[in-house]
Amino acid sequence: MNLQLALDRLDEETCLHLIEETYESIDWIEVGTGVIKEYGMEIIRKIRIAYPSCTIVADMKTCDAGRHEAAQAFEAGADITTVMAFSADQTISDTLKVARKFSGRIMVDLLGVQDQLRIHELANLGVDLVSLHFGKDMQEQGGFDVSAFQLTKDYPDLDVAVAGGINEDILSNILTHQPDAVIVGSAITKSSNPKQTAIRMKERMNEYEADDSHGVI
Ligand SMILES: O=C([C@H](O)CO)[C@H](O)[C@H](O)COP(=O)(O)O
Repeated sequence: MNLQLALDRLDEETCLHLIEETYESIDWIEVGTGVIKEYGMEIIRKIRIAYPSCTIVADMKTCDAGRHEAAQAFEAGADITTVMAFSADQTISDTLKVARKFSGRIMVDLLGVQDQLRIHELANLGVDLVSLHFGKDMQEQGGFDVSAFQLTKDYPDLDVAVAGGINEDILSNILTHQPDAVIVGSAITKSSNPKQTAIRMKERMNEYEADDSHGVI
């Protein structure tokens, strides 16, 4: 199970500082959409040079011109780039093709998806990684609802990441659904001690995985 640190609404210096602080606890570094809009592909290149062996997720949130945007992210050094689930099937297929060329992966962001039919279609297109995403603005009306896992439960071959206001209080609840990646932004980046928060969250994930009393779901 991977802990993905989402770097959102931060300046470059803070992003680099937070990576340095949390590097030993996080598995995947997400360069957030707003950060990419601010600094472009350059910040992905910088992180790649500074951390040659880390997994970088470019949260491009691509919804059109998929071939071009996926290539931009991979050429800059990303290992994974995100594409919105509502994109045309052609966009999804094009990005998957580019990902194969770069030996990268596409994470399809399920923001707004409520119908399992779309999951079925995505799986048929060859998607193997999705994110259940409770959006930042939606968080003003409530917290992440674990019933979201219903959407992907019939697709055991899909790797599932989960995002949206995940913090230490709800982590245990999230873990019972055994996601492949837990995406955490503000709970770490806005913490008074990001390093310790990341350490505690990763420890909880490791403990959950090491405890084999819960079966595979
Ligand atoms: O994708 C995200 C959001 O849409 C802002 O771009 C965040 O990375 C994701 O929601 C995780 O951040 P937190 O909700 O702050 O944990």
